[in-house]
Amino acid sequence: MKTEEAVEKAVSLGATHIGFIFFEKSPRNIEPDLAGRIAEKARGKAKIVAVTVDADPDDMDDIVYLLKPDILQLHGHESPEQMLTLKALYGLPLMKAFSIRDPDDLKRIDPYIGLADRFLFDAKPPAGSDLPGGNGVSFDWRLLQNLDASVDYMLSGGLNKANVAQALAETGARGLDVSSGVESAPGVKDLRLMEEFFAAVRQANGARPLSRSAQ
Ligand SMILES: O=C(O)c1ccccc1NCC(=O)[C@H](O)[C@H](O)COP(=O)(O)O
Repeated sequence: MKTEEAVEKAVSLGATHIGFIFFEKSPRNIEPDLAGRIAEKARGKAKIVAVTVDADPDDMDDIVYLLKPDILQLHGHESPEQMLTLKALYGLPLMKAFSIRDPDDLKRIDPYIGLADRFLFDAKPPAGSDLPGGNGVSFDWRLLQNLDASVDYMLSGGLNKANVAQALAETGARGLDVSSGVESAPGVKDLRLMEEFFAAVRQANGARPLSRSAQ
């Protein structure tokens, strides 16, 4: 999220998590002080998520100090040891992202079980992309069907109003994370697309309780 308007819309639609991207190459990159101000529109109503990629310790300090996130999303190659350090430093829940293409990719989560409070499964970036996330591409969701049911995760990667019902049917995911699918251009959230996405999720879920995020 980069604007108050988008945050307010997501909260009003029932988003449970609001993400802020701290990655310079991203069209969604936001300065921590601005993110902190915008996040006030969501504080106490949705979890505020700081999305970082192998962040430099000083940058992470600034982000935590200025944004005051509820959750740190780690979207790089953060090691289990680094996760322990982050946990000790900030005492925040950690969501560790993994990019998935093949069954073996899911084995990489093993050393993180018990360290990550939640996982986020995303697609691998397409060739030529500078972004580890936010590429608007999906992976084969059926790969998650063999995952141990105790693994708590959010599903992300290329979700949109047209495919979210299928994603839910194939995975039973308890959390969804959408970005490009609710944008009119990279980094520009579209309020109408947000409405349509949430409507599609509600329709697919029926009475099932929702847990979603938007970044
Ligand atoms: O969204 C970005 O620009 C981004 C950049 C660097 C690291 C992570 C990033 N996004 C993280 C997310 O959790 C996205 O919401 C997720 O990858 C889904 O994106 P999309 O496929 O565009 O829906």
